[in-house]
Amino acid sequence: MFKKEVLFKNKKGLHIRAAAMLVQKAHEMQKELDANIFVRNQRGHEVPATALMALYSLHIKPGDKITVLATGADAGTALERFSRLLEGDLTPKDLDENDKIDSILEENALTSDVILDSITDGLIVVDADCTVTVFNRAAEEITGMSRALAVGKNLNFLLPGTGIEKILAGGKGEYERKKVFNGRPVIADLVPITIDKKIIGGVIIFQDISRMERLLREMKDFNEAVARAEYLEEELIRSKKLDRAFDEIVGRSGKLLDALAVASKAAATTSTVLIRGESGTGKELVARAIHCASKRKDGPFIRVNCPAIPQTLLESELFGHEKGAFTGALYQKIGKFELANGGTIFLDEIGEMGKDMQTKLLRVLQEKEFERVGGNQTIKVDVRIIAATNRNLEEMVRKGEFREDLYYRLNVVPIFLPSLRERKEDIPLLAEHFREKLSKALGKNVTTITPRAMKCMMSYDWPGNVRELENIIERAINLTDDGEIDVDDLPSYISGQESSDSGHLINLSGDGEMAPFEEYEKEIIRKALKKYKSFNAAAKVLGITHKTVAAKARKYGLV
Ligand SMILES: Nc1ncnc2c1ncn2[C@@H]1O[C@H](COP(=O)(O)OP(=O)(O)OP(=O)(O)O)[C@@H](O)[C@H]1O
Repeated sequence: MFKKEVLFKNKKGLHIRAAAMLVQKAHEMQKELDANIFVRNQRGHEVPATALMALYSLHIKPGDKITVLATGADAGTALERFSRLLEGDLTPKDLDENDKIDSILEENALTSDVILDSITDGLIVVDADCTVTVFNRAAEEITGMSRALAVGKNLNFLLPGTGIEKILAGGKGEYERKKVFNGRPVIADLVPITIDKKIIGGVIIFQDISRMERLLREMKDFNEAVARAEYLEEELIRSKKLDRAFDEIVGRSGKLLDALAVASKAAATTSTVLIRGESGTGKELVARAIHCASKRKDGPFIRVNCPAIPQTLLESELFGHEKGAFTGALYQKIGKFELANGGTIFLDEIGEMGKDMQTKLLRVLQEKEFERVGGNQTIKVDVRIIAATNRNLEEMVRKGEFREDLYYRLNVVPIFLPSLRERKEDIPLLAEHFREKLSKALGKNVTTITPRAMKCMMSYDWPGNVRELENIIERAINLTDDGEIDVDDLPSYISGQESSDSGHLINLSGDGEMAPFEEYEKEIIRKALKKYKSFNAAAKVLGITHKTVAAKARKYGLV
């Protein structure tokens, strides 16, 4: 490495044309002498002699001592020649030299334009007066303004709100500031350009963030949608977390859990509930659970089985009567509504209630008050009403058999309990539940239900629903003597096996043991309907009215 100190004499300092001339000469010498030349200013900044902007930015002034350095094959000659050049007046000798300087400058300008335009960030350069000197292609795209329009204009008029004037005045840069340029959101760095601590201009480098903002907005929408979905899922799980009062209700099928979720929610309110479902699906069980899960749990739960009470007595049963209100009314009687005060009244099989009573019930629902039969004192009660039916109330309303206004008053929270054949997956759970519960209650140690027996139960349709299943398990526990329930312990219509005494009604249980009366009754009605096809024909043979046949058939879920 060769090194030499020279005195820079050019009166105008190292201006851009002088620098271009040095660059052009350095190129020639390097080529000819196979060397590399460098220039170092007084402050120790060293740059290649062929880099125009770098050389220019050394800001060499007249009288500055500068160092020339050279390496390569003929570094000594290169050093000597270049040093002499620097000490000279740096003016072009002829037109040819002038042309070469021009082309260096043009080439350099073109190169910087190409570089600036290939940057994807917007770039605006202003001078100390805030006049735009550079406006690259990305700046054109982001601001929607053309370079031709921008260059030479004051940036504060062109793009108000950039904040560049503060930078020009204060000299401190600002970084990653969110701004709006001509309606477009951008993130901008504002940097002053200083030479010898003097601000000679400023640069704004900025990126369009409208796409990012849109993505963020979409993300936010998406996140909100996810949050909403999570919330709903949580709600669903929460709603399926039932009060302990529902523990007694066995079953995991979706349909049952959905019904219980509604019931559980209804328990938290005082709304009237209407439980729908075939006979034996657990309507009373659910009504009790709603009561027990409600704030009224310490109050009474009063059940009224509407069809079991003759219609003539139902009014006094519900509302009570005064002494002497009718023949046989020897004492004052408190009705079920009064008894249920502060608690819940469960009106089972409401579809069987006569129209007169429906009207009276409607008044209680509307006004929460009534009079005892034969009395004139108005009694106010605070009673929550839960009604249940296995009848098609809508059809009854259409036929004029059930008051429409009462229907709407009752149907505030409808709960539909599925039949057992709609939730067959619950049969094993229920069967095991009843085996355990009933064998304990009956003092028998029945520990298993054989897979064969379970299979038979799974294939049966259970018209009498859970109640029928419960009865069948009870019966089987009574029949078995080896601690397990097998197909032989099931009735033949479930096991598919003809019992040895088939044809003899009394031997339903197959071993001469008697069964509960209702089972005989159900079997008789089932057989009669199967054989005679109509209520009338069956009733004639059985010697009872067709109404009774119809009522029993409904009771046992045979229609
Ligand atoms: N999911 C269940 N889990 C456990 N036991 C049940 C279930 N469903 C019903 N039961 C039992 O089945 C029997 C019949 O239930 P419940 O009396 O509540 O039915 P229901 O629908 O009110 O019948 P009906 O319409 O004939 O009055 C009861 O012994 C009840 O305990």
